[in-house]
Amino acid sequence: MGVVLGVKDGKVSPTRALIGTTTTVLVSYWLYILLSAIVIRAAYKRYASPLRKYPGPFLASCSRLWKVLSTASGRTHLDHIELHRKYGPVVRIAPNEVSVASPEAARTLLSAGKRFFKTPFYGVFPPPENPDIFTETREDVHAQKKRVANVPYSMAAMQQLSPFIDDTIELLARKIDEHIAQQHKWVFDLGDYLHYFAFDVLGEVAFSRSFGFLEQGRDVDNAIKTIDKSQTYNGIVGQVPELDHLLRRNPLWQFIPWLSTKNALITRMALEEMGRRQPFNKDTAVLQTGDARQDLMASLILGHLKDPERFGVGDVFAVAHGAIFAGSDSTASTMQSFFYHVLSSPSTYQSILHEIQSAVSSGTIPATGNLTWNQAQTLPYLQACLKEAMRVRPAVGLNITRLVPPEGAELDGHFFPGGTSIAANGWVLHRDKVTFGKDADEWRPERWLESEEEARRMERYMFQFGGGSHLCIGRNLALLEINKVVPRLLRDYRFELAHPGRELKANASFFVVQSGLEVFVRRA
Ligand code: HEM
Repeated sequence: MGVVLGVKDGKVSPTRALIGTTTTVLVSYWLYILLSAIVIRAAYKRYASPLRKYPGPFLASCSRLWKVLSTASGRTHLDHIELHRKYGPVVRIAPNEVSVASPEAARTLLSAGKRFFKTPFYGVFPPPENPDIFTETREDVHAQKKRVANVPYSMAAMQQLSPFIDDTIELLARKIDEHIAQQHKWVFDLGDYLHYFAFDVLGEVAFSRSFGFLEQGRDVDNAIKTIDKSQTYNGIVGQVPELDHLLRRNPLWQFIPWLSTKNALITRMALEEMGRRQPFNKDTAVLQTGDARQDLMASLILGHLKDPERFGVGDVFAVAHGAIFAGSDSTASTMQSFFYHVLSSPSTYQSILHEIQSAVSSGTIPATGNLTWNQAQTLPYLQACLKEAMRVRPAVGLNITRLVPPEGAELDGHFFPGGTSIAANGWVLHRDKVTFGKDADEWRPERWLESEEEARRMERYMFQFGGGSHLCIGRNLALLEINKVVPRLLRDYRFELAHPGRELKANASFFVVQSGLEVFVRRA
């Protein structure tokens, strides 16, 4: 005789009755149950955490949604300034994350050897299968790769690449001259042209090839837009990195062509150059670059040939390709901020022109053609303006975030348990009044010239290039090209903002991508 499960002598067993009742309750009240679970989880995150004592937006204390929304707004750098003004030096910006405003805390956070490692945020930046120097979160692997990649980025190596930069400056000057010759009263988008310039320099430096942005005076193949879209994705999804597995790392993603960067101009060119120089050996690496100038890819191939175990073929591609992503918007944004502030302040513009004209008269800098790095260093006011631009509008707008080592750590008098994420935002750090003075919110390049000792002290708390073992690898290149192009433009042209008083449009994806730097231009 068969026994129906849970039914004995015609009676329903208590277990079965319980299952039945539970199912009925779950089905009838699933929405309430779900909402209660969310509320209980959020309350747990908010109150059970050792970070509960730190103030911040309510939403941030119980969910990462605040970070996602702030990043998606493109104004997270400004949000962080407001947050710290409202809540103080340590603000809770996610259940397990605080943002610190103190430059001293940021110095410790970024110091090499303090074992604050990169968070999974960086793992979202492509390519996940072969991380580059920026995206590699394993510190030991990162150190190995950086040892090889550092060589071609030294200032001495960069100076060798000066001819590439000089050619690109000539092209930019030709384009401005063409504009002046055609319709000098028309508005010239200096911001766009500086953007094209930064990209073309990187094409030349990395692959000995120009991307053609300056030549064509436009974003060829929407390459810049594609990069910016990809960075927007990285910035937002990086706040909840697990989501990347459902999105870009999902095999279905490749079927959404407008989201993929695989066919982007820059990636295509990098792949072509890799192909052209394979199989790798000393001759194919350097000689095929045309005039035997050793570009970045050639140096990386030579690094790979010396130590193929530690620096594989994939690393050559990842580092050369990553340089375009890391070095273009960042350098362009820095130059745009510089011109925006200089042209917005008549006294600054007058002083800088006076310095340049005096340097030409005294023969310290040439009256025509390009300047060298050393010549640009003889212009203290220009250097002060550059530092001030990187202080008030650093090119990285998102937080630089690190994990507290397992044993926990103290930062600026606060103890944080192991695994806590600590965020530092350059826009906040560079407005610290104790470090930069009561007028830290203002543009005042003179602050860098008042006392050498003070300037050295402030310099220690500048984070525009990050710090420690993750200090920007491309800073020498960026500074070299900026120091060459900026004084040349100021010497040879006179600019006037087309919309004085109008703010630049700024969208922080990882870098602060800016637009709206429109000027009237004439020859000096
Ligand atoms: C003015 C221009 C630039 C600015 C403001 C800038 C800023 C930064 C910052 C703040 C970091 C640290 C990010 C972090 O730790 O999360 C960084 C890292 C990096 N930058 Fe730059 N950068 C610039 C130009 C460049 C250029 C031209 C290149 C390459 C050609 C480059 C390549 C890199 C790489 C590979 C890293 C990762 C370094 C590491 O983690 O060891 N950057 N940059």
